[in-house]
Amino acid sequence: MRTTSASPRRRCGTSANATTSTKWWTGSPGSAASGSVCDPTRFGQSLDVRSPAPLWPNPARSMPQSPPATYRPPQVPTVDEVAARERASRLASRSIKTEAKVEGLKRLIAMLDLTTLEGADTPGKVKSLCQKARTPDPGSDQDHPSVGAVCVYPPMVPAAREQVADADINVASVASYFPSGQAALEERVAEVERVRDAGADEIDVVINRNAFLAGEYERVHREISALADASGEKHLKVILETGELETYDAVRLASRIAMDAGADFIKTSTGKVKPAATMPVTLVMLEAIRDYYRETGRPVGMKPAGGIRKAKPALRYLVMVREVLGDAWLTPERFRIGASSLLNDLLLQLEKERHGRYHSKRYLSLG
Ligand SMILES: O=C[C@H](O)COP(=O)(O)O
Repeated sequence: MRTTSASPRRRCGTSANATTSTKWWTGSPGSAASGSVCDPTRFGQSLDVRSPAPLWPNPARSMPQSPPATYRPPQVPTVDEVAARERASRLASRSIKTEAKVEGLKRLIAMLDLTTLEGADTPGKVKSLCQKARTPDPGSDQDHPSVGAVCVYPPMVPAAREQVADADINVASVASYFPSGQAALEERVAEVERVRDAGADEIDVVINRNAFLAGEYERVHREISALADASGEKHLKVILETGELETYDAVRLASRIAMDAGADFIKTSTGKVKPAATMPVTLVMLEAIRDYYRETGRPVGMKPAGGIRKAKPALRYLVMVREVLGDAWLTPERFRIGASSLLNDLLLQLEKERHGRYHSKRYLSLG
């Protein structure tokens, strides 16, 4: 497991893989209040992330373990869909200088949840994935960071745990009947407990979209709270499956409910439903995180996932995170990208930045 000198768990600002930096791109970090796609007058003060509160222990978890008898989500700002798309598109067109690009590509490796979620997964395939996670590019003379985590199905957790035992890499498991979430709450809770006990450091659970779309927000909150309790001190990522939520307003509301229920991260998608991660949806979720942080002081992480296969769009996500939340979120403790096939392009683009061209042999050697 990835460790720090102070604790076997990761803490904010302690990662050796990523340091905060102010040389990243132009524009003031965390300045999204002026360009919010929601009503920016709701909060009077600007986001201050200079001394971020630690992500762990999660203050929401130190509250009484049983959720309030009746939960009603607070009023959340209405999302201007056109503005969200335009702003995402503006951010996507920002140019990134070479030096910042190299730094960004390296950070993206450290922030990657290297994923295999296939019916045909085997311990052997997970072993190869873990080797790739430990040494992303064995043929390179350059030092690359290891990835943030490997993400697998529950039965593969022991194999992944064994493979990364002595490495600074977390094991993430999906749970709660991923990807559909279609099972009784007790069964979903039991699965979270199983992967927790099998050695997962991070647990990615899906929300009950059926209940959410029926307007049963109290039930969605109660269920996520139960999954959060079951995950204990493990790091809980709550997947909204935004491709099924129909509107940006729904994404915004689901983000809030998940955070209120104790999510350590909110995550866009399972990768099994289209559309998966998109820039506008990610922007809406980042703004929800920003506003929640302003209101509660609790930082929540963000994980876009699904369909992110190339370095260029991945870099755009980093630009957006910095713009909305600032440098304090540019760490594996607060930002991840979930992807099964992004890593090789990150490595190839790093090589191109270093040598000014691709080496054709490298395409073949990157397994
Ligand atoms: O959580 C991660 C996703 O399942 C990965 O999706 P992907 O295979 O489209 O990269």
